[in-house]
Amino acid sequence: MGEPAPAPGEPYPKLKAHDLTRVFGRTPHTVDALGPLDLSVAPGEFVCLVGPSGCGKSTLLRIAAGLLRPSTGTLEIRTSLRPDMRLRRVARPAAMIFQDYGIYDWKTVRANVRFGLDIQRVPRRSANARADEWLARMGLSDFAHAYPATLSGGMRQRVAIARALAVEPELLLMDEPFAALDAQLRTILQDELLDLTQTTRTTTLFITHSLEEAIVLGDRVLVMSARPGRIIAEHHPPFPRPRTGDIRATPAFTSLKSELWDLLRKEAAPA
Ligand SMILES: Nc1ncnc2c1ncn2[C@@H]1O[C@H](COP(=O)(O)OP(=O)(O)OP(=O)(O)O)[C@@H](O)[C@H]1O
Repeated sequence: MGEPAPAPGEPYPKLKAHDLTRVFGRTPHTVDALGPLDLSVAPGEFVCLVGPSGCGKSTLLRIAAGLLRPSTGTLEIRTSLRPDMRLRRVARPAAMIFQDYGIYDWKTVRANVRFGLDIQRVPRRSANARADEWLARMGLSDFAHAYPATLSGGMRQRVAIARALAVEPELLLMDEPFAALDAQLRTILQDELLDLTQTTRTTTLFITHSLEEAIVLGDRVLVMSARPGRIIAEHHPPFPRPRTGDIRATPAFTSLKSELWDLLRKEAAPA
């Protein structure tokens, strides 16, 4: 039996998790890390996940990226392979960006951005052109031939974003990508990502500890419980798109932030 069709006018979700759980270790030393959790992300939606430390956020993202298997339940990503992509057997529905950049120090900036395209066997000339386009977009053109060690943290993270988006992923998975940056740079990159994802409409699942970041970026903010993480609340920041970082100064922003903080504080408190 196939999955039930969505209600009329509703798109099929890009990502769908059902009754998902993950347990680590072996009896009697097991850790219930996640779930049971249900989650549905619509095409083009930007969903932020916040939750206390250790509640299973990274575990969920790693399952979505195919890096980890669930213990029970399912997580499906609906791909829309284009005929030309199918020819090249593109099997890259999700691209992931980590806090520590995850870029290769021994490759030039341009080769890093081209990396996913090389794996997809995109011909060198068009891969270079696409990489250069992304480098220009991220303000990194002058550094195409530099090595990552010579870049600042913010520039390295821009390289990671360019590399992930250059493959036009079906789903972008971001695990606290700005956590290692100072507050000012973090705000700048949040605004850049806001701008980018509003243009590309890339479906994104974004983990953060920063409520401000979640409200600025998210169509939806999901709050997770303490471990094993389940979704205990869902908020739709009331800011129409396209939005800009100016929403940070509005009373609605402050009030949603304090509402979310109240929820999180209860979950983070020791039992
Ligand atoms: N490979 C593993 N083996 C054993 N336990 C693990 C493993 N990976 C994660 N865990 C445990 O699972 C739980 C959830 O971890 P996870 O990293 O998903 O949490 P998180 O919400 O991302 O945490 P943080 O916000 O601190 O980054 C934690 O208790 C962690 O210790």
